[in-house]
Amino acid sequence: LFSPLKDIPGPFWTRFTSLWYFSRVRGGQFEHENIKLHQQYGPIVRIAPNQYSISDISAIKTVYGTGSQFAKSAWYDGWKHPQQWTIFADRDIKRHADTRKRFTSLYSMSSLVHYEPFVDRCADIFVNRLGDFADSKKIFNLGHWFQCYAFDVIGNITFGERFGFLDRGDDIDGAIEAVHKVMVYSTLVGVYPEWHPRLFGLLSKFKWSGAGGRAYISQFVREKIRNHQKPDAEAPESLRTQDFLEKLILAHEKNPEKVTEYHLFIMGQSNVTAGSDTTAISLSSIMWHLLQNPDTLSKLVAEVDDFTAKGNGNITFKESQDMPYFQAVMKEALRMHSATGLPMWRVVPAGGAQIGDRFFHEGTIVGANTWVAHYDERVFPNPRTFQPERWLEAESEPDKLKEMNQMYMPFGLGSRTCLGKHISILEMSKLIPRLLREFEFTPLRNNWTTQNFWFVKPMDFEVQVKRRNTELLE
Ligand code: HEM
Repeated sequence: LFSPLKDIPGPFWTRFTSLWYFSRVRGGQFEHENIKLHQQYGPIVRIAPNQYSISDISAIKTVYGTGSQFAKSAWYDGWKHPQQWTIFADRDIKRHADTRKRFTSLYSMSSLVHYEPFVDRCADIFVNRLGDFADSKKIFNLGHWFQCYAFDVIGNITFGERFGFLDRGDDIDGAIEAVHKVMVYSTLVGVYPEWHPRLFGLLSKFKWSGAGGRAYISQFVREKIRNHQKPDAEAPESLRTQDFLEKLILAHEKNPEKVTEYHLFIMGQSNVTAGSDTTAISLSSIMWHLLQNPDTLSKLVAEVDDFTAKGNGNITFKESQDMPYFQAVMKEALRMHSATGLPMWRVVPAGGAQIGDRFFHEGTIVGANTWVAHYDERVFPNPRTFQPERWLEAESEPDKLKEMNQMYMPFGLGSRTCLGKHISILEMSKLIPRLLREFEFTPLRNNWTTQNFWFVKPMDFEVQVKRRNTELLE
């Protein structure tokens, strides 16, 4: 009530309590509410006492830009075991930078060639499964199958073996459900982080709870590490590529103090929780927007067919970089529906900070929501229209493109930007052209239901699929 920031607007109850934010997040639609709040109240909105959602380019640059000293807020504590730390949730800027340095090369562009055969294998199985659905004319949830694909690719890249979701089509051992429960628990408990240690201790004993889901995933990752097999020396070259764990085990054997056993564990765990649903959601977003926009779909199919006609067969990652329309479609789909949908909360560092035209004292919590940035009409006119062309047209206007890129943040920003970005782009680039080349999809509805517990998950992306007549292309 006596804060120098008391004139910053926001819903009435946010002056007194975090309950308002808690109940809105619990509703599972906060990305839309957050956009509306900024439309109603302007570029800075109070969300809870001492907590503000921001939306301006300059404010975003101050908080997340290079060299920023804004650490992640206590909301992220809910994303880890109370006595442990992980790369995603680490609030210690120095330790985080140190951990990240050790692992960057595993996720780099140049490492992608090692992972491409793993992705190809999973794409083969995925295409076979869709072939079965085409033959049986079965209606199926494409979002669920993208989850199976993304989990299996991550299993393959990280541990050298698929989890087997694509083979079975169901949630083996409840791992997908466990990740979902972790999302709900962590998202909500993070609003009251001081409750986390007490609740976690109690709830982790129950498999049905989010804390139990985390305990389950930890156990799962530990087992994978314990049972990890070295790649078969007799196997064909393409299948002998080193997975993540293999690379880390070698680094650990070489220098056990630099790459500890705990590092092996957190990287395994981060890949499973941060890398599966996010990629599946983004794949759904691309297909959903294509199916809702037949003209765009036809244009992209023409580009894919053109590549196929040139005799390129399955498009390689490198080739996909030369498909400008496909690149623009991916970019626009991730703008329209980003995988994460809550503000990425940070703490104002010692001494306070000037953000936009306001001074925020040390300890204030501020954050930008990707969805708010991506639906800012000053930067993205007609933000609700799926328009890949906006990215291509902006190429002739460098200032405009620069501004769009500054507001584009599906993979986060700055020092905490997504480590797995290249891997996920690899997964999407390999699968989407293949699907469009081989199948025609009919969606069952033109509105889908989503649920936002940090990840904005589509719940009912049901489709029917038909094999395309590709004879003319051969
Ligand atoms: C399209 C797919 C993906 C999207 C949209 C996405 C999005 C994000 C975002 C927004 C963040 C930053 C969150 C924040 O600041 O709070 C992040 C961080 C992270 N992501 Fe991703 N991600 C994707 C795929 C992946 C994959 C495939 C992996 C692993 C193989 C991965 C691993 C990570 C890790 C480890 C972090 C934490 C980085 C750090 O704090 O230094 N992500 N991701």
